[in-house]
Amino acid sequence: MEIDNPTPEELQRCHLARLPPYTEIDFKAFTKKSPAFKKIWIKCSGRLDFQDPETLKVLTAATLEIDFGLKIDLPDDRLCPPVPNRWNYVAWIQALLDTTSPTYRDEYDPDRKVVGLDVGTGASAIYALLCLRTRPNWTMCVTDVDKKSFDSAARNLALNNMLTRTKMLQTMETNALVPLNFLKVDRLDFTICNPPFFSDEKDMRSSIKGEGKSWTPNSVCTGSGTEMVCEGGDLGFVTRMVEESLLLKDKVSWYSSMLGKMSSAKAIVGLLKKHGITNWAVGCLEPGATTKRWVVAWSFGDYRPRNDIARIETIANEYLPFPTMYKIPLTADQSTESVRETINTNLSALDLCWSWDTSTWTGVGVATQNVWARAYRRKHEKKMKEQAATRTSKEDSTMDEETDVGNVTIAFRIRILGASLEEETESKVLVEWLQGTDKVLWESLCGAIHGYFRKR
Ligand SMILES: C[S@@+](CC[C@H](N)C(=O)[O-])C[C@H]1O[C@@H](n2cnc3c(N)ncnc32)[C@H](O)[C@@H]1O
Repeated sequence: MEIDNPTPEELQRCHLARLPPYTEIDFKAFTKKSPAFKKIWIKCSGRLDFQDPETLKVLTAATLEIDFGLKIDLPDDRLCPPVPNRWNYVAWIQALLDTTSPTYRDEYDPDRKVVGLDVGTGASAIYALLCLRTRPNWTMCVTDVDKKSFDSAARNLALNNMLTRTKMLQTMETNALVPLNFLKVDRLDFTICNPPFFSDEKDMRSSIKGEGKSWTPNSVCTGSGTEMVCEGGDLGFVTRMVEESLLLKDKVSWYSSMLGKMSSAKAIVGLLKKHGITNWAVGCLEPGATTKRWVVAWSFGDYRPRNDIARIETIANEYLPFPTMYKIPLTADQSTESVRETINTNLSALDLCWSWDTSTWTGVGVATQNVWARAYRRKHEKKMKEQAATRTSKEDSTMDEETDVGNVTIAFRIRILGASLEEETESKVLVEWLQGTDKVLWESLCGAIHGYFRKR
């Protein structure tokens, strides 16, 4: 069979779907790719004036064009979104979804259809543009209360041929923030939102001037009152979203929002915990030297996000969800081959669905209950022996060996790291929690797997 080489478009698509978050922007490289940016760069002798609205506009347009192939046209009196901050939020959401997929994949699945909602899309429709451009199988819903922003968002989506993949709704302050009925959608995979941060105009003006801070904000804010102010500020807005989510529950797989301050992120996590929500994720957006922002996402489902997505180190443990990763260090005398053998022998003997991928040194297990408990194992071994004794035909044997995993109580992945020569890491076993609600069961599983490697 002849395999076609990928076209430049296919390569570009593949590259965009896996773009990492920004750590910095190489402005010098931009001057070679954008004449408009080069003009500004020369004018300011290489010291960009982030307090100048025109500079911000040109920088945003150049970043979108160069890094994403997107066009943008913004009114002067509406927010000009800094791309690194917005992209890092989108990249975080993508990782959250990629690591909580029903297929237990830990990476982008180009065939997965995803529907998102951008609450308060703004004049740029920035989140919708970035999501749709980088993930061809995604579609978006977008809302806004402000007519001028809404019309401008429509223009920007049209400019990038994305209107057919977007459902737009101009909404009202009094309407729901996640208006599934008005949007005429049954469910969503995620919501994304940069809420108005301030509770009144005075608060907004003093924050923009940097009053009460030991530093001045690094960029000018071109946002209007409607964009930046709402009752209760970001905390009030996201509290409303949490309250709505208590009614909508798993009609949305992941609710999320950006928050301006760590204290607001902590307050939202406190609220989630108060309502008994145990599946959440906290991230920090800090692309380069820009203002730090926080992101919180929560779910009523039982797919567990990868540990590095759900937990950041810069916030106290009480605000973080339960760890979803457990590391088992290996000693020098434990070869990765023998470790693989130990894992496969022990897990294949249990009454669970276990599959091992030789090429990636990774296995996935799915169980309906605590099948590693001693009492369960004894019962299972006895049953297996009885079945083997009465087995009469080959068909019987095939049926007996299948494990029914209709009700998934826990799913997990085991990875042996340091097994291949390319990996410059010490050998260790990583156990990851993929699905389930019972953290005691998860801890018990980690203990059982660790036990396979303890010297007796
Ligand atoms: C801070 S701006 C964010 C704009 C854009 N998403 C961005 O990140 O640059 C907040 C947006 O939310 C909109 N908004 C305010 N209240 C809203 C509500 N109740 N429902 C939908 N959008 C709302 C504002 O009009 C504004 O466009």
